Amino acid sequence: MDVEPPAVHPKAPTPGTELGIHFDECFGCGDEFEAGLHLRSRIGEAQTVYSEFTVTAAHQGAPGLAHGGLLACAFDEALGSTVGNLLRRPAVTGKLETDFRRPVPVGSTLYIEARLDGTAGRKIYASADGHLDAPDGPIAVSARALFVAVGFEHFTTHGDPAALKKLADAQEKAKRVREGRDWEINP
Ligand SMILES: CCCCCCCCCCCCCCCC(=O)SCCNC(=O)CCNC(=O)[C@H](O)C(C)(C)COP(=O)(O)OP(=O)(O)OC[C@H]1O[C@@H](n2cnc3c(N)ncnc32)[C@H](O)[C@@H]1OP(=O)(O)O
Repeated sequence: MDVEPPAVHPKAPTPGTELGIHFDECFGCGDEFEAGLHLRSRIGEAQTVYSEFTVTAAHQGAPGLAHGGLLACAFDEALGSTVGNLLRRPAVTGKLETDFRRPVPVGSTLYIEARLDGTAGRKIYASADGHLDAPDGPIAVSARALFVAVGFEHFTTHGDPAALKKLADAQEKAKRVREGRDWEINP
C-alpha cells in the first residue's frame, strides 16, 4: 500500500495550543507519579508537535546519565501525542526505533520536535529529533515510529476498566470546565 501524506484532522488543535495531560497516570505525561517524565507538548506548524522534558535522577541508567529506555519512552509519548492530536485517531505504537547520538545528562532538558510522515491504511508513520538543552541544540536522540490505528475496543478489551472510567470522568470534567459548567470553577 502506498504511503500518503498525513491528513491533519479538521478539529485538530491549532498551532500554539498547549496539549494537556492525556491521562494522569501516564508515565510519559501524567502528574500522579513523581518519577514520571512529565513531558509537556505544544502544537507547532506544519504537522509538528514540540515536547519537552527534563531528565532527573529518577531517569538514570549510568551515573548521571539518562537511561536509554526512558529516553525511548519520551519519544513514544511525544510521537503518540503527535499522532493522537493531529489525526484524532486512536492508535498504538507498533514499532519504535531510536538512534542515541549523544549522552543526555541528568539536569538537561530534551526538546523533541516530532512530525507526521505519512499514512498507509491503518499504518501511521512519524519521526522526531530530540535537541539537547535548547530547541536548536545538538540532536542527542532521533526516533522513527509506526503507529497502528485501532478501535476503542483495543482499550476496553485489553485495558483496565477502572482506569478507563477514571480517564472518561477526567475528560468529562475537563469538558465541563472548558464550557464553564463546572461548579468547582464557576460556583
Ligand atoms: C481520539 C482522539 C485522541 C486525542 C488525543 C490523544 C492523545 C494520545 C496521546 C497518547 C500518548 C501515549 C503514547 C504511548 C503509546 C503507546 O505506548 S501504545 C502501547 C504500546 N503498544 C502496544 O501495546 C501495541 C501492542 N500491539 C498490538 O496491539 C497489535 O500488534 C497492533 C499494533 C494493534 C497490530 O495488530 P492488528 O490490529 O492485528 O493489526 P495487524 O494486521 O497485525 O497490523 C496492521 C498493519 O500494521 C503492520 N504492523 C503491525 N505491527 C508492526 C510492526 N511491529 N512492524 C511493522 N509493521 C507492523 C502490519 O504488518 C499490518 O500492515 P499491512 O498488512 O496493513 O500492510
